[in-house]
Amino acid sequence: MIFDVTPLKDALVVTLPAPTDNRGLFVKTFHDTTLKAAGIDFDLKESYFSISKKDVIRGMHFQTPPYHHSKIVFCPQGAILDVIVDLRKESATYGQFFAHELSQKNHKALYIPEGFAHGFKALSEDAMTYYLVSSEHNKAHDMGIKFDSIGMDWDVENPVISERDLSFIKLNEFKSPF
Ligand SMILES: Cc1cn([C@H]2C[C@H](O)[C@@H](COP(=O)(O)OP(=O)(O)O[C@H]3O[C@@H](C)C(=O)[C@@H](O)[C@H]3O)O2)c(=O)[nH]c1=O
Repeated sequence: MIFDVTPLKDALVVTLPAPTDNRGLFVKTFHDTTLKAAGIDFDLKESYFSISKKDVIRGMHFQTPPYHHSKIVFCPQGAILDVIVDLRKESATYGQFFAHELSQKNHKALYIPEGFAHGFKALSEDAMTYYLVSSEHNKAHDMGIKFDSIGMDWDVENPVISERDLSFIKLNEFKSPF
Protein backbone atom coordinates (compact mmCIF):
# COMPACT_ATOMS: atom_id res chain seq x y z
CA MET A 1 0.00 0.00 0.00
CA ILE A 2 1.26 3.47 -0.86
CA PHE A 3 -0.05 6.38 1.20
CA ASP A 4 -0.19 9.89 -0.26
CA VAL A 5 -1.13 12.98 1.67
CA THR A 6 -4.07 15.09 0.51
CA PRO A 7 -4.65 18.84 0.94
CA LEU A 8 -6.91 17.94 3.89
CA LYS A 9 -5.16 17.20 7.16
CA ASP A 10 -5.01 13.47 8.03
CA ALA A 11 -6.96 12.26 4.97
CA LEU A 12 -4.93 10.00 2.69
CA VAL A 13 -5.07 8.55 -0.80
CA VAL A 14 -4.10 4.90 -0.62
CA THR A 15 -2.86 3.00 -3.64
CA LEU A 16 -3.93 -0.60 -3.12
CA PRO A 17 -1.50 -3.33 -4.16
CA ALA A 18 -2.89 -4.86 -7.36
CA PRO A 19 -0.64 -7.53 -8.85
CA THR A 20 -1.72 -9.08 -12.14
CA ASP A 21 -0.93 -12.44 -13.70
CA ASN A 22 -2.26 -14.46 -16.61
CA ARG A 23 -5.53 -15.09 -14.71
CA GLY A 24 -6.28 -11.44 -14.01
CA LEU A 25 -5.93 -9.25 -10.96
CA PHE A 26 -5.67 -9.51 -7.15
CA VAL A 27 -6.28 -6.42 -5.00
CA LYS A 28 -5.50 -6.16 -1.28
CA THR A 29 -8.03 -3.82 0.33
CA PHE A 30 -7.20 -4.01 4.04
CA HIS A 31 -4.03 -4.89 5.94
CA ASP A 32 -3.99 -4.01 9.61
CA THR A 33 -0.21 -3.99 10.15
CA THR A 34 0.43 -1.80 7.11
CA LEU A 35 -2.29 0.64 8.13
CA LYS A 36 -0.95 0.83 11.70
CA ALA A 37 2.55 1.52 10.34
CA ALA A 38 1.04 4.45 8.43
CA GLY A 39 -0.54 5.76 11.65
CA ILE A 40 -4.05 4.46 10.94
CA ASP A 41 -5.49 2.45 13.81
CA PHE A 42 -8.59 1.21 12.02
CA ASP A 43 -11.11 -0.79 14.04
CA LEU A 44 -13.18 -2.44 11.30
CA LYS A 45 -16.81 -2.78 12.41
CA GLU A 46 -18.89 -2.79 9.23
CA SER A 47 -18.53 -3.16 5.47
CA TYR A 48 -20.96 -2.48 2.62
CA PHE A 49 -21.13 -1.44 -0.99
CA SER A 50 -23.50 0.39 -3.28
CA ILE A 51 -23.94 0.30 -7.05
CA SER A 52 -24.77 3.60 -8.73
CA LYS A 53 -25.89 4.66 -12.17
CA LYS A 54 -23.82 7.28 -13.97
CA ASP A 55 -24.39 10.81 -12.59
CA VAL A 56 -25.75 9.58 -9.28
CA ILE A 57 -24.57 11.75 -6.40
CA ARG A 58 -24.67 10.37 -2.85
CA GLY A 59 -23.68 12.41 0.20
CA MET A 60 -22.33 14.26 1.97
CA HIS A 61 -22.71 11.80 4.87
CA PHE A 62 -21.25 11.22 8.34
CA GLN A 63 -22.36 9.90 11.73
CA THR A 64 -22.38 12.27 14.67
CA PRO A 65 -20.66 11.47 17.99
CA PRO A 66 -20.61 9.13 19.82
CA TYR A 67 -21.15 7.01 16.68
CA HIS A 68 -18.67 8.92 14.47
CA HIS A 69 -16.34 6.82 12.37
CA SER A 70 -13.52 6.66 9.90
CA LYS A 71 -13.91 5.01 6.49
CA ILE A 72 -11.81 3.46 3.81
CA VAL A 73 -13.55 3.76 0.44
CA PHE A 74 -12.61 2.20 -2.90
CA CYS A 75 -14.22 1.44 -6.25
CA PRO A 76 -13.76 -2.13 -7.53
CA GLN A 77 -16.10 -1.63 -10.51
CA GLY A 78 -16.46 1.42 -12.76
CA ALA A 79 -15.37 4.84 -11.52
CA ILE A 80 -16.43 7.47 -9.01
CA LEU A 81 -15.33 10.96 -8.07
CA ASP A 82 -14.97 10.63 -4.33
CA VAL A 83 -15.40 13.80 -2.25
CA ILE A 84 -14.68 14.62 1.38
CA VAL A 85 -15.12 17.71 3.56
CA ASP A 86 -13.22 18.37 6.77
CA LEU A 87 -15.80 19.15 9.51
CA ARG A 88 -13.35 19.27 12.44
CA LYS A 89 -13.65 22.76 13.96
CA GLU A 90 -10.05 22.84 15.22
CA SER A 91 -8.56 21.57 11.96
CA ALA A 92 -6.42 23.86 9.80
CA THR A 93 -8.43 22.58 6.81
CA TYR A 94 -11.92 22.95 8.38
CA GLY A 95 -14.64 23.46 5.75
CA GLN A 96 -12.40 22.53 2.81
CA PHE A 97 -13.20 19.78 0.33
CA PHE A 98 -11.04 17.34 -1.61
CA ALA A 99 -12.09 15.25 -4.61
CA HIS A 100 -10.25 12.29 -6.12
CA GLU A 101 -11.17 9.71 -8.74
CA LEU A 102 -11.36 6.13 -7.50
CA SER A 103 -11.78 3.42 -10.10
CA GLN A 104 -11.56 -0.19 -11.10
CA LYS A 105 -8.50 0.84 -13.11
CA ASN A 106 -6.50 2.95 -10.66
CA HIS A 107 -6.98 0.82 -7.48
CA LYS A 108 -7.02 3.95 -5.32
CA ALA A 109 -8.77 4.16 -1.98
CA LEU A 110 -9.47 7.14 0.24
CA TYR A 111 -8.79 7.00 3.96
CA ILE A 112 -11.38 9.31 5.54
CA PRO A 113 -10.73 10.11 9.22
CA GLU A 114 -13.41 10.77 11.84
CA GLY A 115 -14.97 14.22 11.51
CA PHE A 116 -15.25 14.27 7.71
CA ALA A 117 -18.33 14.25 5.49
CA HIS A 118 -18.19 11.87 2.54
CA GLY A 119 -19.93 11.69 -0.82
CA PHE A 120 -19.30 10.89 -4.45
CA LYS A 121 -20.46 11.21 -8.04
CA ALA A 122 -20.66 8.10 -10.20
CA LEU A 123 -18.55 8.63 -13.31
CA SER A 124 -19.63 5.38 -14.97
CA GLU A 125 -22.66 3.10 -15.15
CA ASP A 126 -22.79 0.45 -12.41
CA ALA A 127 -20.15 2.17 -10.31
CA MET A 128 -19.49 0.20 -7.14
CA THR A 129 -18.54 2.09 -4.00
CA TYR A 130 -17.10 -0.22 -1.37
CA TYR A 131 -16.76 0.86 2.27
CA LEU A 132 -14.83 -0.31 5.30
CA VAL A 133 -16.22 1.49 8.34
CA SER A 134 -15.01 1.77 11.95
CA SER A 135 -18.45 1.90 13.62
CA GLU A 136 -21.76 0.23 12.98
CA HIS A 137 -24.60 2.10 11.32
CA ASN A 138 -26.73 4.18 13.67
CA LYS A 139 -29.79 5.61 11.96
CA ALA A 140 -30.40 8.37 14.52
CA HIS A 141 -26.82 9.66 14.10
CA ASP A 142 -26.62 9.23 10.31
CA MET A 143 -26.56 12.83 9.01
CA GLY A 144 -25.33 14.96 6.17
CA ILE A 145 -24.64 18.33 4.65
CA LYS A 146 -25.95 19.36 1.25
CA PHE A 147 -23.67 18.30 -1.61
CA ASP A 148 -23.95 21.62 -3.48
CA SER A 149 -23.07 23.78 -0.47
CA ILE A 150 -19.40 22.79 -0.17
CA GLY A 151 -17.99 25.02 -2.90
CA MET A 152 -17.35 22.25 -5.42
CA ASP A 153 -18.39 22.26 -9.07
CA TRP A 154 -19.91 18.79 -9.47
CA ASP A 155 -19.95 19.22 -13.25
CA VAL A 156 -23.20 17.36 -13.83
CA GLU A 157 -26.41 18.73 -15.36
CA ASN A 158 -29.04 16.35 -14.03
CA PRO A 159 -27.69 14.48 -11.03
CA VAL A 160 -29.70 11.58 -9.62
CA ILE A 161 -29.91 12.19 -5.88
CA SER A 162 -32.10 11.02 -3.01
CA GLU A 163 -34.75 13.17 -1.31
CA ARG A 164 -32.87 12.74 1.96
CA ASP A 165 -29.64 14.06 0.46
CA LEU A 166 -31.52 17.06 -0.97
CA SER A 167 -32.95 17.85 2.47
CA PHE A 168 -29.61 18.32 4.22
CA ILE A 169 -28.47 21.61 5.74
CA LYS A 170 -25.89 23.77 3.96
CA LEU A 171 -22.28 23.67 5.13
CA ASN A 172 -22.31 27.35 6.17
CA GLU A 173 -25.39 26.76 8.39
CA PHE A 174 -24.04 23.59 9.93
CA LYS A 175 -22.89 23.60 13.59
CA SER A 176 -20.20 20.97 13.60
CA PRO A 177 -20.10 18.54 16.55
CA PHE A 178 -16.57 17.49 15.61
C1 LIG B 1 -25.46 3.75 5.32
C2 LIG B 1 -26.45 2.63 5.66
C3 LIG B 1 -27.69 2.62 5.11
N1 LIG B 1 -28.56 1.63 5.43
C4 LIG B 1 -29.88 1.60 4.80
C5 LIG B 1 -30.73 2.83 4.95
C6 LIG B 1 -31.51 2.85 3.64
O1 LIG B 1 -32.63 2.00 3.73
C7 LIG B 1 -30.56 2.22 2.63
C8 LIG B 1 -29.81 3.25 1.78
O2 LIG B 1 -29.22 4.21 2.66
P1 LIG B 1 -28.64 5.57 2.11
O3 LIG B 1 -29.61 6.22 1.23
O4 LIG B 1 -28.12 6.34 3.28
O5 LIG B 1 -27.42 5.03 1.21
P2 LIG B 1 -26.19 5.84 0.66
O6 LIG B 1 -26.66 7.19 0.25
O7 LIG B 1 -25.49 5.02 -0.34
O8 LIG B 1 -25.32 6.00 1.99
C9 LIG B 1 -23.93 6.01 1.91
O9 LIG B 1 -23.53 7.23 1.31
C10 LIG B 1 -22.13 7.45 1.25
C11 LIG B 1 -21.90 8.82 0.68
C12 LIG B 1 -21.43 7.15 2.51
O10 LIG B 1 -20.46 7.80 2.91
C13 LIG B 1 -21.88 5.93 3.23
O11 LIG B 1 -21.30 5.84 4.51
C14 LIG B 1 -23.37 5.87 3.31
O12 LIG B 1 -23.84 6.92 4.14
O13 LIG B 1 -29.66 1.44 3.39
C15 LIG B 1 -28.21 0.63 6.30
O14 LIG B 1 -29.01 -0.31 6.60
N2 LIG B 1 -26.96 0.61 6.84
C16 LIG B 1 -26.07 1.59 6.54
O15 LIG B 1 -24.91 1.55 7.04
